[in-house]
Amino acid sequence: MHVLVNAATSADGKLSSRRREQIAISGPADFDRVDSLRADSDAVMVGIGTVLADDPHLTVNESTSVAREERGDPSHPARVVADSRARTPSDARIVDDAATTYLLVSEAAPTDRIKALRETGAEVIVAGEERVALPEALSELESREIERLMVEGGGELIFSLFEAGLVDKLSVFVGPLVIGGREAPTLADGEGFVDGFPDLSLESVERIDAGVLLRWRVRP
Ligand SMILES: NC(=O)C1=CN([C@@H]2O[C@H](COP(=O)(O)OP(=O)(O)OC[C@H]3O[C@@H](n4cnc5c(N)ncnc54)[C@H](OP(=O)(O)O)[C@@H]3O)[C@@H](O)[C@H]2O)C=CC1
Ligand SMILES: Nc1nc(O)c(N)c(N[C@@H]2O[C@H](COP(=O)(O)O)[C@@H](O)[C@H]2O)n1
Repeated sequence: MHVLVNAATSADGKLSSRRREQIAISGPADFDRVDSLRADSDAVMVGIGTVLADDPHLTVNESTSVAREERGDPSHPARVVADSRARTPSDARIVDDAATTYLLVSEAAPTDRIKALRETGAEVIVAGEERVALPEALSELESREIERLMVEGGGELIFSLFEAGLVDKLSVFVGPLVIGGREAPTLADGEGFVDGFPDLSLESVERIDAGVLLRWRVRP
């Protein structure tokens, strides 16, 4: 599986404010680029923190969806949520019928929540005891023919993917604003590294909208 992490940060590296409300950091051209990345992916993944904060849909635009259908792909990529305790609300946009949704949960997820989420039509995949075991969960996705996985965030999930050595590429749009706040989410949160920092190789730098797009490859 190929894993691409794509996110937008403020100039000071924040994904959002301390209120964890969605902030449009990208401009129109960058959002178009994100649409293309989604279109070229088999699935788009977020953590439950992002679902609860943003209620994202993670679909592609109408014209992009038509292009996917013309090449024989589903209208939209599948959606994936890392959600150890099955906290995804049953009325969340991510479990509507626009696209296939995989909910990655752990063995600690309450059975009534799993049942409720299965009733939305989502497929629940159990991996890990307390928290979603990402290597195992991604292998399960791969067995469902998900080869190109795009991860949009948030910072907790992105950190864990780096920690598990599962990220191949990282693209970050850095927008023209400062958000600040020690409690505001950053690109990679979690416990943080103290050594063994993931080693990146810069592939390109491009001006987009009023910001800059950095594309990195993760060295094995
Ligand atoms: N600017 C941008 O590009 C983006 C911004 N955002 C912003 O980011 C914020 C949300 O980020 P954040 O709070 O970090 O939440 P995340 O979306 O990263 O979700 C984190 C949660 O995922 C669950 N999870 C399950 N398994 C794992 C695992 N193995 N490793 C890590 N997490 C796991 C955990 O909850 P549990 O234990 O219950 O499973 C964890 O708390 C919002 O403010 C949102 O607006 C989000 C995406 C993109
Ligand atoms: N690339 C990017 N730029 C920003 O400025 C953003 N705020 C985000 N947020 C991500 O997009 C999700 C919303 O997707 P839908 O429009 O609902 O499909 C949001 O949840 C973040 O993951 N991304």
